[in-house]
Amino acid sequence: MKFLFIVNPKAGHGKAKGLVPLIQNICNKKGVEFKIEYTMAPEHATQIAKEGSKYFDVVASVGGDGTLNEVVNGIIGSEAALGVIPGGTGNDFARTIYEDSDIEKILEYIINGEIIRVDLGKCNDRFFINIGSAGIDSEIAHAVQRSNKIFSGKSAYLYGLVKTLLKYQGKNFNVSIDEYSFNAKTLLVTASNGKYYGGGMLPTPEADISDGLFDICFIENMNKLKIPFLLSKYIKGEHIDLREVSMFKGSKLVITSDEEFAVNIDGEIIITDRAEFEILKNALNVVIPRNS
Ligand SMILES: Nc1ncnc2c1ncn2[C@@H]1O[C@H](COP(=O)(O)OP(=O)(O)OP(=O)(O)O)[C@@H](O)[C@H]1O
Repeated sequence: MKFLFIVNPKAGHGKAKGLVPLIQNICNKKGVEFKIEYTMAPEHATQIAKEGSKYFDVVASVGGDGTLNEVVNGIIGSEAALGVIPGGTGNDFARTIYEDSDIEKILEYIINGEIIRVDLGKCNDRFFINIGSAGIDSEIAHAVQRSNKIFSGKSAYLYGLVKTLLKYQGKNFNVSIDEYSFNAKTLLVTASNGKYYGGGMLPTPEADISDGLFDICFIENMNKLKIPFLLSKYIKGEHIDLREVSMFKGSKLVITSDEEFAVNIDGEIIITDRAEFEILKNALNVVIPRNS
């Protein structure tokens, strides 16, 4: 087996880059053939992964969810298996597949692990492995991205968060889940393959990456004063019995609106008035820990 490690030197404020000596040590100790490549700019990981998937059996992302998404978009359609090494700040997909966050153990899993086929999500023309969503969470992420151009770090985050919370009135969405469709003022809706997003929040605790279905969490708009209570539950995956929350499973989710809205696809924001999410069953090989 030949391994390619794609390292984003910016991910996790340098955390991913810091893992390189450990990767080299473990690979040398195990006597496996490997190569390390660094990303030079956004989207570069997709290019490296696409080329690498022709020659390597395992193409591993060493970074956060953004790097992972780029690697997935590069290896899709090939036989190469994805390896996931959490080196970002959030690492939400890694939480779904590993019980352990010990990087040495994760590297051993990748070298000795089992390869299974997992589902992927597609939103319009973009593939994702973890979660797509629209509503207040995506509007906040979009506002933070824009305010990053004015402020930096935490102030950008707080500015984006507060501005969106004050302004948010609920989105008038038409939501179709397979054959079922409804109009609703929406707080948020997710199309989940993985369980976690946003740095460990648990919108869809029952999501399964190989059941051929999205877990869909729909939350209708609510009084703003209730949002902190909802959030305290949502973080832990304890929101599913609340009155405003409906959980579904489905293979297709279409969200349309008269106005453009933000869609978050594995942390990347697109702006559209129609988001078509589709599950692609068994679309990708992934290395997972043996016997899990
Ligand atoms: N050399 C580079 N210089 C600047 N940005 C890069 C470079 N290589 C990759 N990127 C970009 O860095 C972004 C952030 O990467 P990533 O999401 O993996 O890390 P993170 O934000 O620290 O972690 P997480 O998403 O898990 O919170 C990605 O969108 C990627 O396109």
